[in-house]
Amino acid sequence: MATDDPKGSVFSKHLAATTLLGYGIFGALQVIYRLIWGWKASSRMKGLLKDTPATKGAGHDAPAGWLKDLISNRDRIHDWRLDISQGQPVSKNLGFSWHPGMNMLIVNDAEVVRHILKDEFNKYTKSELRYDPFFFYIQDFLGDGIFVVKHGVGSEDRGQDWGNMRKVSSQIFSRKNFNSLMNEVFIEKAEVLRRFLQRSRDEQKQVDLQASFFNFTLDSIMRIFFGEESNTAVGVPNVYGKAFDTAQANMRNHAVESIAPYLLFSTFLPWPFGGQHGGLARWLWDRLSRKHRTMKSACRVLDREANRLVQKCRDDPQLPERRDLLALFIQAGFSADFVKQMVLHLIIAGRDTTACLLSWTFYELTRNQDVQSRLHEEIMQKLPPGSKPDMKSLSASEMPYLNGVIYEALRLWPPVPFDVKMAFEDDVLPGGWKVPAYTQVGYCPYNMGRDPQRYPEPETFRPERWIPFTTPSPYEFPVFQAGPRVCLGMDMALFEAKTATVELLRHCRFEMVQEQTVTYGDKITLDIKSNGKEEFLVHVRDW
Ligand code: HEM
Repeated sequence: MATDDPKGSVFSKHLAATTLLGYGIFGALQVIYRLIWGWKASSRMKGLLKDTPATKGAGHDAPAGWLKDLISNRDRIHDWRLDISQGQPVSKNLGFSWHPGMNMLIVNDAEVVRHILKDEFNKYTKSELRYDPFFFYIQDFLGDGIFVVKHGVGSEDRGQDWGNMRKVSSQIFSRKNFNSLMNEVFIEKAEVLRRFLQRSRDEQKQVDLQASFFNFTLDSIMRIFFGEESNTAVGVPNVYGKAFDTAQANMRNHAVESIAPYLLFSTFLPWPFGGQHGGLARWLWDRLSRKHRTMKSACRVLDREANRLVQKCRDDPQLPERRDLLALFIQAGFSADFVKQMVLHLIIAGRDTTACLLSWTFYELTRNQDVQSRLHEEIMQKLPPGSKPDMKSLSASEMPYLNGVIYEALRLWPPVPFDVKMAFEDDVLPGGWKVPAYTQVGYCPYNMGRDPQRYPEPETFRPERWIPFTTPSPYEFPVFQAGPRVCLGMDMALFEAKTATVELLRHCRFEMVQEQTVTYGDKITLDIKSNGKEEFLVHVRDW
């Protein structure tokens, strides 16, 4: 029987209209509030930053000017940043006025680097997610862990979590047995890579040396961290490694595409459709993105694989004798979730960075054949084929030229060329530059390594600059960051890069394949792009 209740239907329509109107007013008030708050915050910010010079370039005192410039320089982003900020200890790029996290200071000065990384360490930390769309996706990929966790006034626990993670990881890094495992693994994996390269030489095939180094660092890290055999250097696919690469690449591409939508959702859409973190609109945006879905499905593979490896390790009757990182964490009683996350963070921190260092080192060796020959001589004298390198025999005092080559590659091609912190309180930098809370402050190892005052003829690759060797101040040379959060894997990375360089060069000589236009990619880590592709092609020759 049909119910015909005109009063009820009028009432429902009235209710719906009132709800809609109420929500419309609520939404409009939210957006107005955000714009007023944003305008006030931005006026305050602009006032505090009025004496700080803008980056050098026409129209750079407003976002449209430098953004236009940035877009036309996106293929040479680090050189662009160098051009527009060189000679200025601190420069500003003011972003969209309503969004505090879009304002950035670019730092090229050692004293200022020391200030943000050490003296006022507690004020500067990883970005606030709601103000940094890119960092939001890094966390989406990695979850919490040492690489993304905040410290200082920006963190709810004042950095306790970070402190604990750091303590645990550094104990593991300093263990004697772990160091000896590294030695064994790097030598073995470098030999595998060298044999692979020799086969290419015999078959007169060109090789993508950068891909080889990414495989070498993955294979090494899989054994050191998981105790798991991986042989990507000779073409055997590795499930964890493949999922890791897929997740990382898709995260980055999706994050870049999401910056503008995020700003719109978080500003102009009312809760729950927008607002902080982009609300439902962002949720939908992510679900509709093929890149985001691919990233999430790769993350599930990573999780499944990590669960398998953790279980395998727990069930291993040899567990008490094992020395890989996973086994050391499990022996120490850490939970499976903690261990899985920690290992993932250590891989992201340590794998690509070292592969980039090796790629640029060999890029410079192929461009500077005289340097390659001189390094070969030192290697043949000190560590001829058959001898085993170790920490001591690879040290700067034993092999000064090798050390000079590696430091020169780090200077010109720092694997992390630009690193950003967010200020969580107002501050004043040395030199009197003001920093309003929530400004991004980025220091530039790429720029600092090319400062002609510090390194005459900075573009020239000259290992002799580092002989005799004095460890550079980490504030002047912040390639591994500096202060309490300095890179934990610096010794491991230098040792790994030196071991591989020695093993390859004592058997092979390298020549760049001609007609390559080499530049760098746009990842967080500085990899090589050749003719628009992420690769570096070489011929392997005999000496
Ligand atoms: C040439 C190679 C490397 C370079 C240039 C490098 C550089 C850096 C930089 C710049 C940071 C600071 C990142 C940030 O907080 O924004 C960092 C942090 C870190 N690195 Fe490295 N790294 C290298 C290799 C490694 C290796 C092999 C490991 C070992 C797994 C490692 C482990 C870490 C860890 C755990 C952190 C976080 C420290 C913390 O936040 O307390 N790194 N590294």
